[in-house]
Amino acid sequence: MQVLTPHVYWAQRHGEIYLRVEISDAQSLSIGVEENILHFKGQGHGAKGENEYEFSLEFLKPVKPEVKHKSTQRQVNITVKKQEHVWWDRLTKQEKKPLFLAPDFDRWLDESDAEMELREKEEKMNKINTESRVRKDPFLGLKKGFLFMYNLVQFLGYSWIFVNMTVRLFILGEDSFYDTFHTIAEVMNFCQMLAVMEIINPVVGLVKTGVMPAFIQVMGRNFILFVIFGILEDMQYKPVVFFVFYLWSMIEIFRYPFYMLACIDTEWKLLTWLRYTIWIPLYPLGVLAEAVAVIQSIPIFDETKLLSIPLPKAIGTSLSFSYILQLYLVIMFLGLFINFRHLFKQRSRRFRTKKRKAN
Ligand SMILES: CCCCCCCCCCCCC[C@@H](O)CC(=O)SCCNC(=O)CCNC(=O)[C@H](O)C(C)(C)COP(=O)(O)OP(=O)(O)OC[C@H]1O[C@@H](n2cnc3c(N)ncnc32)[C@H](O)[C@@H]1OP(=O)(O)O
Repeated sequence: MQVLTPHVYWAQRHGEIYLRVEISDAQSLSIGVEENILHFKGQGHGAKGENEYEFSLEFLKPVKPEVKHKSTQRQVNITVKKQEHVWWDRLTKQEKKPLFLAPDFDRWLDESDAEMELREKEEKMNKINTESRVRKDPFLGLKKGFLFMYNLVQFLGYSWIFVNMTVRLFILGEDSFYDTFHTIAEVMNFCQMLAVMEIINPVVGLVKTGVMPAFIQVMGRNFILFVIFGILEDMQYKPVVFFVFYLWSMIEIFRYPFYMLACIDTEWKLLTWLRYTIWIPLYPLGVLAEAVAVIQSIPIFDETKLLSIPLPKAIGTSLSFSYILQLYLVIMFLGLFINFRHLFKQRSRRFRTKKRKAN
């Protein structure tokens, strides 16, 4: 039996090559890619009647070795995946087009149309994913709405704190250090009491993150705010209050808008970068400022005996709270290590995911 060449029609997309081989009732098909060359062999009814047909094509650029093919009554459809999602100027390595090869005008798109088709496919996939997410969780809208409002309130609170402290710093200079607590504490107390929600959110599944980092963060801050500053009036006039409050607010004016955008599936690259980068200097500085506050409060707790722990008469009168504070200083730096590592992981995950999406 003569070995003949069939009519072959081709089209491309950014990621695939489509070939349509005009052989009807094809049998004994042998189709494969070796060293970037497609080899085709098969029996059937083609341009020269019932015969064995074969052809080879060396592709212009690297393709994946796996070949998908499907025979119908009238033809054999072959799909080959490109190694790189790029547009090719032609199909074959050789410049001169083989005589048996022609464009498949049923599937032919030029580069811009193919890009548009790709975008439409991606939008359709995103829509399906969003719909399936909503179908999976009918309360998703309510949860996102609640989180959005929570973040908005925190953003407004911390923005007020940051702007208020900045304006007072410019107007009063160092004098603003001494009455920061009495100017800011009400709003700070409100924001930090509300921040307890950030321990509950991961527990009830409102956000996908660890409970421990949030517990350390919120409880660590509230210990400083409500115990060290809140109970000791002598601490409320110290400049360390200014530095602690300012360092806390500097991250929150970026973190909460970042979360607000996340609630509406939106992202601003600069805000993401700020949210996952400025904590690097701010976190150690914040813990350092808090440690200074704890150390400054120790002699006051010794003197006032506030929160001292009464001891049985046999042992002595009472255990000064300053011993607890000395232990707390160690816990603070453990908490700093845990949360620093957690935030570093979050940062790497976020920027690694973005890099993967960009490729
Ligand atoms: C008396 C008891 C004492 C207990 C021990 C105390 C030890 C004390 C140790 C030190 C205390 C803390 C000191 C602290 O005050 C120092 C400072 O704050 S200094 C200023 C700088 N600070 C910071 O930068 C920290 C800011 N805070 C945080 O980043 C978070 O609180 C933290 C828990 C540390 C990390 O947040 P999270 O784990 O949530 O990571 P992500 O932000 O990446 O979020 C993960 C995903 O969840 C989504 N998410 C989270 N929250 C929300 C929200 N409110 N709304 C919507 N979405 C949210 C987020 O979008 C991420 O989603 P995805 O994974 O899809 O990207």
